[in-house]
Amino acid sequence: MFVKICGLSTAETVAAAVDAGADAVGFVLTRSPRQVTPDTARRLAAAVPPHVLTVAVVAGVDVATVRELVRDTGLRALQLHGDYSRADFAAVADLGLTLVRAASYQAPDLRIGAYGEDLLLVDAPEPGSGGAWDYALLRERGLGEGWILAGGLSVDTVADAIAQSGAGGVDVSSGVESARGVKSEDLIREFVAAVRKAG
Ligand SMILES: O=C(O)c1ccccc1N[C@@H]1O[C@H](COP(=O)(O)O)[C@@H](O)[C@H]1O
Repeated sequence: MFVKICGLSTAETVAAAVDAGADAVGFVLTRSPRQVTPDTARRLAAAVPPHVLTVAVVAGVDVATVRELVRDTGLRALQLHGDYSRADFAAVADLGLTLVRAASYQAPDLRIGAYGEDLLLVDAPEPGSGGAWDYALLRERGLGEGWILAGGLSVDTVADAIAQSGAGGVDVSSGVESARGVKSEDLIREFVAAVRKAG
């Protein structure tokens, strides 16, 4: 089970995620309580071992800005939230990054690869809000295991969410915070352990 810890902004919490066994760590480069500068993302990502995927998370900016934001970070994946079109995905394909399309569970085209993405992340309508949704809704949609579940997950809910949804991975931000935008090393460790225990 793939597990990503998102919205990291300190060396200590990045280390906690890596040491706990996370498969990916995310850095939010656009407006958010977790926003970091490209320079900070580059510095934090430099300490991440190669087996852990480093992900640039962006929302609400045009493709030219996306390209500028990720340019010198060294991050290896790009997670696009919002109204990005197939043409937008095509316009970042040459960056050579793993492309993650983040979409609301209510969106049309919930099919992995529909926009040329490598991974499909299915989220609540408002990303990073900590809002949960009915995780069982997509089980009948036949998305397979190659999609990642996000939106309001926590240490207490993630095992049930995995069982209900059939997702092959999970992504968390708010649920591993002690206050909005402040990651907790303990909660990061507990979250990854809960995912591993769930299978
Ligand atoms: O975390 C943010 O602030 C954020 C900002 C802009 C785009 C995405 C963001 N986070 C992503 O939101 C989901 C779910 O987060 P949560 O666990 O419900 O807080 C996750 O994919 C984050 O990568």
